[in-house]
Amino acid sequence: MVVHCGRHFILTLTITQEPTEDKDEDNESDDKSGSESSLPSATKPSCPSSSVGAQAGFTVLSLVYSFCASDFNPSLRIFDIDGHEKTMKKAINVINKYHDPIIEKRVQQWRSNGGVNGEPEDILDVFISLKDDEGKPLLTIEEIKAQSAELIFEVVDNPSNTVEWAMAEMLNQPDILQKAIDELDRVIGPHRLVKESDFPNLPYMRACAREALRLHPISPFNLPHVSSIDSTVAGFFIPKGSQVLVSRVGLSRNPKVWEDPMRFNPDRHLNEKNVDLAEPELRFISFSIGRRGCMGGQLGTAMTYMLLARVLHSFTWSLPAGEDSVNLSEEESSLFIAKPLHALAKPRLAFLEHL
Ligand code: HEM
Repeated sequence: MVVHCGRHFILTLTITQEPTEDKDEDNESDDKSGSESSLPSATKPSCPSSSVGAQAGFTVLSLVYSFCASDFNPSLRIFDIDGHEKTMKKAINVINKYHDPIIEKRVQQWRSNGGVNGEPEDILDVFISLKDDEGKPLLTIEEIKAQSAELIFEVVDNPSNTVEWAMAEMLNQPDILQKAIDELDRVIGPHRLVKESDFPNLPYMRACAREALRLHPISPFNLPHVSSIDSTVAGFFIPKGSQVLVSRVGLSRNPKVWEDPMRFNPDRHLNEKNVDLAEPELRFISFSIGRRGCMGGQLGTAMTYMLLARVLHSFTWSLPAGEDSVNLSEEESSLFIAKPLHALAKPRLAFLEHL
């Protein structure tokens, strides 16, 4: 069974000891993909179950983080030299095709009830029901659509990328893997699954997640920002209106800040006051800070911890036959792991065996 999470296959769960063959599933996905062939193949996740809409989302994400000449010289934009604008518009149209009817139907439901549709049950209800000071809808339907799409782009990849890298690094360092499993066994035991309330008691698991996020951020740079006033940072003058790109790897792999920075070493975080994914001192960028910082830090942290803790606690992990280590190379054009992680998982909690 192949479990997809984010952009890559993250786990090959082999319930028997034999590795499963995912070739057929890959083919199946190609068959199902239909119109996705219009998207650049380099941006397609190798995922059997991903929909055309999800693939368009990954296209958008890859372009957000990629180098684009007109970001640096806006007068070039009309030429669309790298073709990004065209590809982006195409991908956004695909996404809108899936999202718009859902959003429009929900707005219609709220409006047909005179603006009252009971208690908001999800984030879409919240967007629709927000009111300004005069009691009118705060967001237009176009703004709701944009907010909904942005939320999906922001959420989709960070936790899975972090956990995929954490697992890859830990499989290459069995002592670390074992230490995390020992902690989980000590705190949770064999008779139940990890719960959110366990996180405070799992500092080593949290340190593993934090270390993966430090060493393997999802993108080399933070999202572009524009300086709203003249400012001076570390002696460098940044005029108002400059586009500012902060290097995530420049911070997180800086040998002046991190000893032996390229080594995956969760222990380095155990002396922190609180081992967490958030990094308010910006020694690396996890959620960034300030007005444009991530609004989903707590949820993203919980998603990451839960995913990592449960895969570690619920399964015994090993490498596929014939492999003695995970290839930790990054993709040439991004920081994703170049060869999606495949590992074998054998259920280890007896009470789950009937599932
Ligand atoms: C481990 C998980 C996550 C990580 C590492 C992460 C990281 C980030 C980073 C680095 C930024 C850019 C901040 C900046 O531009 O300075 C960001 C922005 C954002 N994130 Fe997250 N994020 C995660 C999960 C989430 C979740 C779960 C949500 C929503 C529920 C979310 C919603 C957003 C939004 C809406 C923005 C844009 C904020 C803005 O531009 O004003 N993120 N995130």
